[in-house]
Amino acid sequence: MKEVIKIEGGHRLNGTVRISGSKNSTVALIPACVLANKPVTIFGVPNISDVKSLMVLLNELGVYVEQKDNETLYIDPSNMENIPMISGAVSKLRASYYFMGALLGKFGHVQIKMPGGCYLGPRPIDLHLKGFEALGATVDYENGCYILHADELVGTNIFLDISSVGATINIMMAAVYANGRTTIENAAREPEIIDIATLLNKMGAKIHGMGTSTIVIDGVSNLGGCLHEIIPDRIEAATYLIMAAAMADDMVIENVIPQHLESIISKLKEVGIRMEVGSDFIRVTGRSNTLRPTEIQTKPYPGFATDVQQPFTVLLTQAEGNSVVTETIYTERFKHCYELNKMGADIDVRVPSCFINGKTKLYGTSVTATDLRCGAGLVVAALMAEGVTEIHDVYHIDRGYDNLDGKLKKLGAKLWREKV
Ligand SMILES: CC(=O)N[C@H]1[C@@H](OP(=O)(O)OP(=O)(O)OC[C@H]2O[C@@H](n3ccc(=O)[nH]c3=O)[C@H](O)[C@@H]2O)O[C@H](CO)[C@@H](O)[C@@H]1O
Ligand SMILES: C=C(OP(=O)(O)O)C(=O)O
Repeated sequence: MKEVIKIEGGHRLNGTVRISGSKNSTVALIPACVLANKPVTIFGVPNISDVKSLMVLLNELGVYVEQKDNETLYIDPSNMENIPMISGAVSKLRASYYFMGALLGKFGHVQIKMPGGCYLGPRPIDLHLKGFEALGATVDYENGCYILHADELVGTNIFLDISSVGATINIMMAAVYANGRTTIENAAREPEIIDIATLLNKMGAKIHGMGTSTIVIDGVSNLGGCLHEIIPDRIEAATYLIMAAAMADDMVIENVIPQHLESIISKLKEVGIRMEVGSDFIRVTGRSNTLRPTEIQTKPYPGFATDVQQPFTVLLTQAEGNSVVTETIYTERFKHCYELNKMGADIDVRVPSCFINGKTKLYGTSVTATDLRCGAGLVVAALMAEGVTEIHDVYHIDRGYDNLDGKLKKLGAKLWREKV
C-alpha cells in the first residue's frame, strides 16, 4: 500500500536538527566495500531506502551484512559470489551501477541490469562504459543487461568529456586492481568522491588527487578491511537550511561541513537570510523583511548543486520579484514547478530555465513527488502553505531523507503519514 505525507502548514520551526551521513557517499561506499577481501565497518549510515536496496543486493551477492546499530554497517565480502545482478532491487536506485566498477575491478566480470534512480531527463552511462573499455574491458548489452568482461585491466589515461560524479567513482573502483597507473582527467570534484577515495585508500588502494580534476590511481593486488565514517549529507543540510530560511526564527543545523555548502550559504545570504556559520554547524536566525529575488545556475561542485535547485526554487516563490533558475546539469529537472503552481506559485518553465514570479501565497492541496528533490521541495512548500498539503509518492523522498518526519516534528512542524 502507498503512503502520503500530510503537512499542516504555517507552524514555525525552531531548535536543532542533526544531519545524517551523505546519501550519495553511502550509496557508493557500500558497493566499494565489495572490493575488499576483509570486513569493512562504516559509521554514520543514513536510514534511507536506497541503503535498504543496497543491502538486498549485497545479500544476493552472498556478502555478509550486519546492522550493528542504527548507523553502523558491518560488511564482510570474504565469501561473496559474482552472480548476475538481475533482481528488482537493481532498478530501485541509481547507484546500483557502482557494482559495475566494483565487480569488474574485483572479478574482471559483471552482468547487471540498467540502474534506476530519479528520472531527471535522460541519464546516459556512456562515460562509465568508455572508461571501462579504456581499461581493457569489453562491453555487451543483452536482454536488458550490461555484460562487462576483462581478462586483465590495465591502467591508462582517461579523459571524461563531462565531469560525471558516477563515471569518476565507477572508473576509480574498476582501476584500483588494474595493472599500472590510471589517470582520470576532468574528474568530478564532489566531496563524495573524496569520501570514496578515502575509504578505498584505507582499504589499501593508492589514489591521489581526489577533490581535484586529475585523479591518479596506482593499481594494487590486495585490499583489506577498515573502519570508515561517512561525511555529512550536504544536500540534506541544504534542504534544512532552506526550510529554516522559509520558516525558522532560530534553528541550528548541526553535523555539517560548511565548506561543502559555500555556494548555498552564499545564495541564502544574497536573498536575505541571516545565519551564523560555525565549524560544524550553521544557525539560521531569520531573514530580512523582504526576501530578495536572484538568479541561479546549477553547476558541478563547487558550484550550486543541481540537487538543491528544486527546494531552493520553492523558497524563491516567496521573494519579492522575479527569479531565474537555470539547470545546466539536468535540463528537464523542473517537474516540481508544475506541482508548485498547483499550490499557488507562478512559475513559467522554459527549459533549461524556470522563471519564478514572486511573491505568491501558497495553499495546501494534493501534489506528487515526481522525484526525490521535487519531494523535498514540496515539503518546504507545504511547511509554508496555508492549510494541509498531501504529498503523494513519498517513496521518492524516503530514498534520500533519514527520519524526515521525526526531524521535522522535533522542530515544530505538524505532519503525519496515511496509507492510500
Ligand atoms: C547517486 C549519486 O551520487 N547521484 C548524484 C550524481 O548522479 P550521477 O552520477 O548520475 O550524475 P553525473 O555527475 O554522472 O551526471 C552529470 C551530467 O553528466 C551526464 N552524463 C553522465 C554520465 C555519463 O556517462 N554520460 C553523461 O552524459 C548526465 O546526464 C548529467 O547531465 O551526481 C548528480 C550531479 O551532481 C546528482 O544530481 C546526483 O544526486
Ligand atoms: C538525483 C538524485 O539521486 P539519484 O542519482 O540517486 O537518482 C538526488 O540525490 O537528488
